[in-house]
Amino acid sequence: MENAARTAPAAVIVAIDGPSGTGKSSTSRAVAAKLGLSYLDTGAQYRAITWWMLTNGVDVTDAAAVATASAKPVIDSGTDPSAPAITVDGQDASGPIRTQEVTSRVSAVSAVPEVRTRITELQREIARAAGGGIVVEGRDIGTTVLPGADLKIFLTASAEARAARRSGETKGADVAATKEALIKRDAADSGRKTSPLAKADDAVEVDTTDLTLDQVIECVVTLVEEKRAGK
Ligand SMILES: Nc1ncnc2c1ncn2[C@@H]1O[C@H](COP(=O)(O)OP(=O)(O)O)[C@@H](O)[C@H]1O
Ligand SMILES: Nc1ccn([C@H]2C[C@H](O)[C@@H](COP(=O)(O)OP(=O)(O)O)O2)c(=O)n1
Repeated sequence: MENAARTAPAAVIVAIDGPSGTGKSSTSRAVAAKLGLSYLDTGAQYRAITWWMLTNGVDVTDAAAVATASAKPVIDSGTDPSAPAITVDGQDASGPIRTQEVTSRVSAVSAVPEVRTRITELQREIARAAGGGIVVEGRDIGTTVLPGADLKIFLTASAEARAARRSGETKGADVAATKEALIKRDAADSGRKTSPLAKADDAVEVDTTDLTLDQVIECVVTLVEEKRAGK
């Protein structure tokens, strides 16, 4: 027993924030898988609530209507980094939440304070329940959701690199239009009143513009291991 206590790695909470296309999801999933941690994609939760609003006839430009409806959908997130999953009212939402329509509406819905309160509670519950530690990625994890996280990382990259990465995911995508849409979404996410996209004062900033994904993963794994070793 004494031995197990000495050798078992401490549960660690890692917050990874940053704008779209900086590599949050890919990095977080890989780091969690390598280190045996749980994983939570909080952007997927905001996308899921947005998708529910759109499919249930809620006018997403009407903040009061969004606030009133915000308690209704039942959102369930998986935390296995090798099989990310999300359901809304029991229905698999992993495909529909990635559509262009959801992407273009998600910033408006996620700016509504009642939506943030609801989703933040869900996120804290999931982090509390993850006994072995968790990597949580989003926009306000280090500043608002889990300000006591053991390690906070803020990923950045140039708008050009981010647009090139995002367009690489879609055949025939227009890089200039993708870049414009990214910049618009960053501005909305950084400019909202309630818990905007921001770097926590104690976060480690990693500029991924000239790094490969493997280099970013290695860098974050090293930071987590150092934290666990008490360095
Ligand atoms: N350092 C990197 N270099 C090149 N491509 C990357 C890098 N990091 C991520 N990508 C790719 O960029 C795209 C967006 O990455 P993703 O992890 O979804 O970013 P985010 O979650 O920050 O929006 C994915 O196709 C991913 O494979
Ligand atoms: N913690 C979070 C995570 C995402 N959001 C909002 C703002 C983002 O534009 C959307 C979508 O986030 P997501 O991480 O899926 O976006 P990308 O895949 O990086 O483009 O959700 C948020 O407000 N707070």
